[in-house]
Amino acid sequence: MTPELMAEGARRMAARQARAAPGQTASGGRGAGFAHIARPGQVDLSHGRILYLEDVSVSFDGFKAIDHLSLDIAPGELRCIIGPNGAGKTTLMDIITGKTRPDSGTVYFGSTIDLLRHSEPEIASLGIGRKFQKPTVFEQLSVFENLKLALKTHKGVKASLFFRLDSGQSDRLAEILHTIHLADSVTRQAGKLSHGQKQWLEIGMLLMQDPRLLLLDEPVAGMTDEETARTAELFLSLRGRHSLMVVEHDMGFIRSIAEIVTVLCDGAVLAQGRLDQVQADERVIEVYLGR
Ligand SMILES: Nc1ncnc2c1ncn2[C@@H]1O[C@H](COP(=O)(O)OP(=O)(O)OP(=O)(O)O)[C@@H](O)[C@H]1O
Repeated sequence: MTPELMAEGARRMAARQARAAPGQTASGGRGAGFAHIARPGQVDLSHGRILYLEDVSVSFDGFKAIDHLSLDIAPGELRCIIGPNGAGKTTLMDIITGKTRPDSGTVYFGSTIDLLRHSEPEIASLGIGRKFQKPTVFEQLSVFENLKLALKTHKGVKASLFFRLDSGQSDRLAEILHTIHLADSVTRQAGKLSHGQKQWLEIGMLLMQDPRLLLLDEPVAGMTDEETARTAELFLSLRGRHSLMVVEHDMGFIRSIAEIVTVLCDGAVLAQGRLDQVQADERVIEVYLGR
């Protein structure tokens, strides 16, 4: 980040914090921690943002899929992103994860990591995990084996399956099994799980890598009502330790987890705020929620 950009970001942040309620950023997340010195490889949260996009645009064959989009997310925040088909929600996630390079704009992870300088695998190892809509677990392997494989061991698949977990790794795996509601299914073959359980297992695999930020694309599509309710519980339990960005069309689900909701339309932020605020916004009703 250039000194000018840093100074401008800090100035805007201070102004926003002065306006926001104590302990909250304008985006509704937790306040900034000051006097924090980031170590190499550590995400610097000293400006109270884990993710920061400014004036980002990308066009595909002349069509502006993302149009001067600015957005920031606070550490530990659970942000919901909604909007009509083609609004640019997936493209936004593609930009954050390095799959798509924007034509212009700024994308930072914390205050110091310029994501536009990193490749897709580097961004994943920096601590940004992404869950696509369709579950992708190893169907032939057990729940336990899937989670074990997800550890960052730098071993091949076979070696990863047979190495012994140390006590820290075992504790972590046990904790995640509990978190994802699969503690009773440790030895079950992943292919035999229900659709919702597979989704939870994949989220568990991401959690094994302890990501700072999780991007979740339509996580409850195809789930039963009960699975959807348990997924809401799961996400609420993850916020705080992780930051989450959830793209979803299921408004019942959004209602059960929403803190701050961002409405995207035509590649830009149309509205942002508490769910009741955006639901009452005439522009949002017009383009997305209907009358
Ligand atoms: N690689 C691409 N090439 C051309 N056009 C693209 C590409 N990726 C996205 N688009 C277009 O950009 C726009 C935004 O697409 P995007 O998939 O991000 O929307 P979305 O909000 O995720 O929609 P949905 O809710 O249907 O998933 C769409 O009009 C889409 O057709």
